[in-house]
Amino acid sequence: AEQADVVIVGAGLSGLHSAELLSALGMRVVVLEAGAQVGGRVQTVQTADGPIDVGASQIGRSYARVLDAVRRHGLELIPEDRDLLGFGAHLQDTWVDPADWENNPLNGTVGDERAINPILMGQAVMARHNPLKEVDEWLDPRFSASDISLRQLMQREGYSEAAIELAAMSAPGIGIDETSMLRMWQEATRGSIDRRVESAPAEVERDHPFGEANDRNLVDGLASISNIVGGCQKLPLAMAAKLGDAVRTGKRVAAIDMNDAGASVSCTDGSVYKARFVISALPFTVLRNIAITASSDNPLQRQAISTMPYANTARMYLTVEKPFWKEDGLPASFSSDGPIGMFWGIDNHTGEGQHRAMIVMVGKVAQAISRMQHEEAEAFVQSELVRMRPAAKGLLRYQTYKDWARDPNQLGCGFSLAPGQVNAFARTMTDPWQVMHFAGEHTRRLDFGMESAMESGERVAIEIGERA
Ligand SMILES: Cc1cc2nc3c(=O)[nH]c(=O)nc-3n(C[C@H](O)[C@H](O)[C@H](O)COP(=O)(O)OP(=O)(O)OC[C@H]3O[C@@H](n4cnc5c(N)ncnc54)[C@H](O)[C@@H]3O)c2cc1C
Repeated sequence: AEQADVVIVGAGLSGLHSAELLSALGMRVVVLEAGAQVGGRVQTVQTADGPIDVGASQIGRSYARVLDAVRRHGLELIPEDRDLLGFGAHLQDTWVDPADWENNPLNGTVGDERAINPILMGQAVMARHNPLKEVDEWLDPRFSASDISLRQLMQREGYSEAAIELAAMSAPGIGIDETSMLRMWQEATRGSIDRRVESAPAEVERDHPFGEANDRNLVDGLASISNIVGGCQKLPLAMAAKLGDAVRTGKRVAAIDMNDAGASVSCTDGSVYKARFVISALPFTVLRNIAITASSDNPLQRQAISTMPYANTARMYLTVEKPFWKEDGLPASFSSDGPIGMFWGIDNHTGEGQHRAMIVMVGKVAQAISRMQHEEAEAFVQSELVRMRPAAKGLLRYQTYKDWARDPNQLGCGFSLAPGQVNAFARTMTDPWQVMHFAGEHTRRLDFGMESAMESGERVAIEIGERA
């Protein structure tokens, strides 16, 4: 068996960042990555129309660690150019004008609910009742009574059934029943910090619940959202290149055996690595398939690993040869309660000619699509879009498609915490289990997105640095 001070399992941003920091402390690290490439949920696909980020791409202005790593590795940033074109709604197989929703006969909501844009219902309710002011308060036992679902919150606050139904359609990806409000508010509260940075407007007026847009407001040369020139995966690739032969790709970990003195990590190819410490930088969807044996058991940690739910996102990336929305007069982008979810038309800033677009499937829509084989899913979403908008026929050129639940190294796109799980284990689930430490975006305390992966990599490096 090869010997190291620390074996890190998973070469996403969290694993790579912990490796960078522990190496800087003089420790011998080995990073084991199941995939052929590093990066995990930061993945850039080369297409006929250039690189497309099928995972993370948006870097917020307050992503201190990500921005620092981008600079350290000599990468170049550009302001986000994925501005979404105006959103409409397609509900009960009918096109709906959100501006006149209040008077629409399909609107079954009551009182002041009637004026809420139907595709923003989930978002609006979440924002209205968010009691958190600071980014760490989601873990504060003072808020433990809010460890409930969005449906339970809406029932408690007296919303109509029709409003609850709309929220189920527009709840931001992770479901009206499946996710604790504390998990949702953690992200919302962290997001509001970004908007407080210097001259950024306090609240950006938006007509859609996803895809935060660049506000075109530069602060210290930085847009509110930036992208990496050439694709976001350049960052993990540069981090891994610097770590040299410490990073091993094609190494699928199958078993971790540990006691208080060290751990032995075995891969499916028969190779074994022994170390004083081990870091799991894996989503729990895949960690739960790894056999963990320990001289001292940790039932609460096992519960977290085996039960934490994950949401899915599936996206189809398209080139639109001509803006068909000019022909049918409907909004370029839309949210629907139908089987393809959302269509995002991306502004090319001329209004004419080719545009990029995405079909974005989240929540129940993504679950249904994930049950299909790749080609079947592709054909289905394209034909469904043309059924809804015949003017799009012949104008959609397929670029690439990614369904994160079908990626065997991910089995989902992002963690969730079910109602009751913040109180059950979220406060302590990042504590080390014997010599195993836990990194990954799902072990965040304060941050979100890529920055939370970096935050967790930093935390485990400090934990191990203090113990070594
Ligand atoms: C569609 C999508 C869009 C996103 N957009 C943004 C965005 O715009 N901005 C933003 O900030 N964040 C975004 N995110 C979130 C961001 O990508 C993640 O928070 C972050 O990349 C997670 O990093 P991680 O290290 O925690 O995990 P991962 O990136 O999941 O890394 C885990 C690694 O473990 C490896 N692995 C799995 N099983 C094994 C095994 N048995 N043995 C060894 N290795 C294994 C995997 O291959 C992977 O490389 C997005 C995510 C998705 C899915």
